[in-house]
Amino acid sequence: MRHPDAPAPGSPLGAHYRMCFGCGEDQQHGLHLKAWAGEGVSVTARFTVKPAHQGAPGLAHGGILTSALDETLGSLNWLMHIIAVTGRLETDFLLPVPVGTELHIEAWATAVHGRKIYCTATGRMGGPGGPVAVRADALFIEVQVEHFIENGREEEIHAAMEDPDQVRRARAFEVNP
Ligand SMILES: CCCCCCCC(=O)SCCNC(=O)CCNC(=O)[C@H](O)C(C)(C)COP(=O)(O)OP(=O)(O)OC[C@H]1O[C@@H](n2cnc3c(N)ncnc32)[C@H](O)[C@@H]1OP(=O)(O)O
Repeated sequence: MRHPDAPAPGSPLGAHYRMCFGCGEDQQHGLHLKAWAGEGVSVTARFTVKPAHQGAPGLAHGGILTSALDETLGSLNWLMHIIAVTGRLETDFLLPVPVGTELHIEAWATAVHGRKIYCTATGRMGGPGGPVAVRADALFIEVQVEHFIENGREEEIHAAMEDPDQVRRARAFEVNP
């Protein structure tokens, strides 16, 4: 269920953590993926494949494409106001994706059962109506904030918790502000 306080459809979601490999603006090695809330429990995202993301010459590394799908799927939890982590992620690679491609990703939740959130995503090349190059099915598992606090390296946990921005502090762990 979409949470009543979820951002309105069309709103940019912004980075949930500035050092996140998927969306963090201060993560120089990251994907710098941008995501927007969709209708219901759905999200759209965009990510441009850069030279640093190559696997074969001129082509995106499959793991990078999976990361972009994982990041977008993870954003669905923000719309439900649930803290969850990826338990399982299965990716189909349908087309090779050249460097320079803008990948248009759409992700949506399909079912929730207990702590398990089932979701799916597609990545299209060049535009929202472009050919599907990758798709993934995932299972996220709801966790408590302790999952991060007890397992993350202490220096990053402290830095995130000391962030004076309340929303940024909460979203670093995807906890409702
Ligand atoms: C905006 C945010 C963007 C973030 C995007 C990126 C998201 C990520 O990449 S998160 C990082 C990657 N993921 C992780 O590090 C998770 C590591 N794994 C773990 O910590 C644990 O295995 C965890 C928390 C997932 C599950 O452990 P635990 O809490 O003990 O749950 P557990 O009781 O074993 O399982 C709960 C249910 O999920 C099921 N389940 C757990 N893992 C899996 C799995 N891999 N496959 C299938 N089912 C699973 C169990 O069968 C169980 O089902 P049921 O309730 O029907 O019996």
